Amino acid sequence: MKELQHLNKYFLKYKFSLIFGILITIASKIFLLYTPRLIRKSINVVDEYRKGSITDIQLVKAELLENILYIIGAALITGILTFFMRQTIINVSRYVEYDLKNEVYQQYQKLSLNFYKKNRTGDLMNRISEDVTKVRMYAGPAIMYSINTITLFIIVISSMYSQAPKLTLYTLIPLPILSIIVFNVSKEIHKRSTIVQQYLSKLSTFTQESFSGISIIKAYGMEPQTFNNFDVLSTESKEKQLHLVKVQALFFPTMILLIGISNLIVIYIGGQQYINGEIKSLGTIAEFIIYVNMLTWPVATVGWVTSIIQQAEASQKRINHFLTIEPEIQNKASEPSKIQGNITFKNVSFTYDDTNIEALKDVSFTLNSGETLAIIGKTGSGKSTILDLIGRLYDIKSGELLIDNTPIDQVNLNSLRESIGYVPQEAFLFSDSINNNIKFGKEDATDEEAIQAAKYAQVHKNIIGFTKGYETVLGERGITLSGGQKQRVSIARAILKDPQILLFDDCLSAVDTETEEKILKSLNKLSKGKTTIIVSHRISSAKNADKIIVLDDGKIVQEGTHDSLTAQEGYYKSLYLKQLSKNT
Ligand SMILES: Nc1ncnc2c1ncn2[C@@H]1O[C@H](COP(=O)(O)OP(=O)(O)OP(=O)(O)O)[C@@H](O)[C@H]1O
Repeated sequence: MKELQHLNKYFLKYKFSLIFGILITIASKIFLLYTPRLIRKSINVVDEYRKGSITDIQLVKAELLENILYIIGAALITGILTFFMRQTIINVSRYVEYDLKNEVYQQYQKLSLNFYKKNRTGDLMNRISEDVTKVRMYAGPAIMYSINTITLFIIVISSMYSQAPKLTLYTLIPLPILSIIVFNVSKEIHKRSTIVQQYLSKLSTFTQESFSGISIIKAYGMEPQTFNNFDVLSTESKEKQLHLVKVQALFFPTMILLIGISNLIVIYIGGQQYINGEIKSLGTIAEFIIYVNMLTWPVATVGWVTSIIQQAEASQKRINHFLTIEPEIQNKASEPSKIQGNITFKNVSFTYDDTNIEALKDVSFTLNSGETLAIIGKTGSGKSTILDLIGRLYDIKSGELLIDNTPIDQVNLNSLRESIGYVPQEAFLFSDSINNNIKFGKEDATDEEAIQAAKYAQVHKNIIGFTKGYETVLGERGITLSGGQKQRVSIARAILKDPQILLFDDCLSAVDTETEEKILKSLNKLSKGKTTIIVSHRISSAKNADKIIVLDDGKIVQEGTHDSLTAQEGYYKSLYLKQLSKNT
């Protein structure tokens, strides 16, 4: 229960609903008890009439009618109270589920990229969905059924004991056995359903991947093999399901058997006691049979609830593990910073923790606000890493990275990220309209502003060519757009944000040189006064920059302007000549 203490703050938050729910539960159980009592009284009055102690049939009828009305009344009140019991306690569990999901999601957002590399997406999803659902079962049903059982036990057993103590003891004997059986069956059900869940998630991952890669599957004619793999997986999944159903099927017969045994005990022992005169009225036996049936479900829930609590504890432990992780990237400056856009790298070296690859080695350069820097270099030379460090997706351990002459970790993180417009190498578009995708970084922008940004990014004409124009909804990962169109929508998104620092990571690679030229022209105009970094493999994207650096294996090997770099031997000049000869 240690892990579940995390939920206490939520129980405290919803204490009034919870207390109200508990009071209602107790009240509903009190009303529930009226029925067996009234049934006892009814049977007794009929028995008295049969024995001749009461001779007036009208008196019997009146008593029976009165009892029936009371039974209906008690049932109605119990029904209404049960409705409110669920409305309060189960609602509280839904609120707790909502709060916990939000808490986990917020924590996810604070965690760094390293965290996402170390944990699989499926695992992250499970904690926010399945684990939270299991915890909800503790916050709602487990608490509700526990209160239910405790209340019912106290009321019913004291009522039974006051009437026939010996019969009460005999009647209760099978109930703990029932509880133990239910506990073990629930545990087994849980074990088997976890395996079923694992297979379901394997199946969904497999199908999701094959739908995403459908064009590759078709192009390589791999449909039969893919189907075979699917068939193997789904056959295994079916077998696990059948394995689960077998033990689930045991649950109710076991319960019915044990209720039957309890009923037999009541009839047998109760009958003997009635004959011996230990029990005064026949109605008591009927009343006990109702009690036994009333107690069966709550007793069964003791086993069930124990298993729910165990599962919730395990789930909360997994959730707590994530919640207690300290985000690697901490915002140390609480006051917002005004970002001018001066960027300085001083002897920065950077090694990725997981791969141990030293992506940057002693990199130094200065970029003043309003200047444009182009970074050229072979693949894997560390170009994207420079951009990631400027966005503070990772913290550096060696050297200094200054933004407006302040160490980057002393700059307010939100201000820094708000002042950056980043266009990644692989454009990521959400399954939403093109309009909303462009407005992603500036949700309050007008449609006209979005259109203007699309015009600058040279994608407006493509968009208005779609039947639904800007309202065209993009499929999963924007599959309805071509690579070049995706890149340009992504550029429009950064332009619309109108940030102080623009970072373009090889984002014109899928665009033809003519369109590239037009986009660069617009960017030239738009980036006046803004600090811009363009990472590229093409000289055409770099040539107009104020500064150009050439990276090789994490080191700056050349530095200068287009003119100075074409005037000296080196990677830049050879790339320039190669690309020049290709274009002519
Ligand atoms: N997230 C990461 N985790 C671990 N290693 C990484 C990560 N990103 C990049 N690397 C490694 O760091 C080195 C530099 O990568 P980077 O992406 O900065 O190069 P790049 O010059 O942008 O390459 P490209 O032109 O292919 O995009 C590479 O060897 C790469 O494998």
